[in-house]
Amino acid sequence: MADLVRARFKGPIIQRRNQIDDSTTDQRLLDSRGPSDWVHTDPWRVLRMQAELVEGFGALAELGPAISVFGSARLGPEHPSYAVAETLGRRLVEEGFAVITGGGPGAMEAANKGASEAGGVSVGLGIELPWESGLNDWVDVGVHFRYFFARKTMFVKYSQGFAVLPGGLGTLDEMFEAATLAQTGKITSFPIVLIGTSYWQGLVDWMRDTQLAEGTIRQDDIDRLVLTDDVEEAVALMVRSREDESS
Ligand SMILES: CC(C)=CCNc1ncnc2c1ncn2[C@@H]1O[C@H](COP(=O)(O)O)[C@@H](O)[C@H]1O
Repeated sequence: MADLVRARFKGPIIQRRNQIDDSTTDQRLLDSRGPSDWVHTDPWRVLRMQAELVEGFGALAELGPAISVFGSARLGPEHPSYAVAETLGRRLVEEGFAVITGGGPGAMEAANKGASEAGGVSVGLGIELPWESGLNDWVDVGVHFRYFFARKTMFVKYSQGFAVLPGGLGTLDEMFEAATLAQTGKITSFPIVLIGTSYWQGLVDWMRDTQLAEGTIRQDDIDRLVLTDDVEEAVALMVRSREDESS
């Protein structure tokens, strides 16, 4: 029989002879203050991404029916769409929806204010940006994200429809993400309502006159976008979609 060979078990791994490493994983974790550049490596980032998804799912899993409201971070209370967003937030709550926004200023703040003042669930999914902006004061359930893609997953997963007020690149990004997910069948029964016809009509006209005319999209892709100036019409569409889903 061979001489007894010293062995060390490290989790599922066995080490022998000159492969034995005499420190334990715990020891290395607790003892060392070595270089810290590993926190900037991709494997570490993957864990942080996972953590964001886990935290987001944990915070929102029991939210109940919700609508995401998007719109400009830059249009404050002096702009007419602020009041529209506030009314929309309130009316959605009155119809039994939670309201989810990006948690920032402008239209997001207005929708959160309307929802919170109406006694509903006012959610803000904030994003870390190069400038500090934090969550607006009307967010009653807030989750702060490092990664846009993790945050965007939450908007889609935990709401039953998108209401889109006038906005810039961020708003377009969110609206077209939903439109693309609907086009590719990743989400179904998911109303996308553009509120503010004078603001949005030009975009929809361009989609029809250029994209549809050139054959890069289909008529269905345009028809999925509902344009209105009427908050009640937007809310009614969300309610109808929820009823269709539950029947
Ligand atoms: C004053 C300023 C620019 C603050 C930015 N602070 C923000 N905080 C949270 N979400 C944001 C912010 N800026 C953009 N977004 C995201 O992008 C959309 C608005 O971008 P935009 O203003 O349309 O392009 C929002 O629906 C939101 O989800």
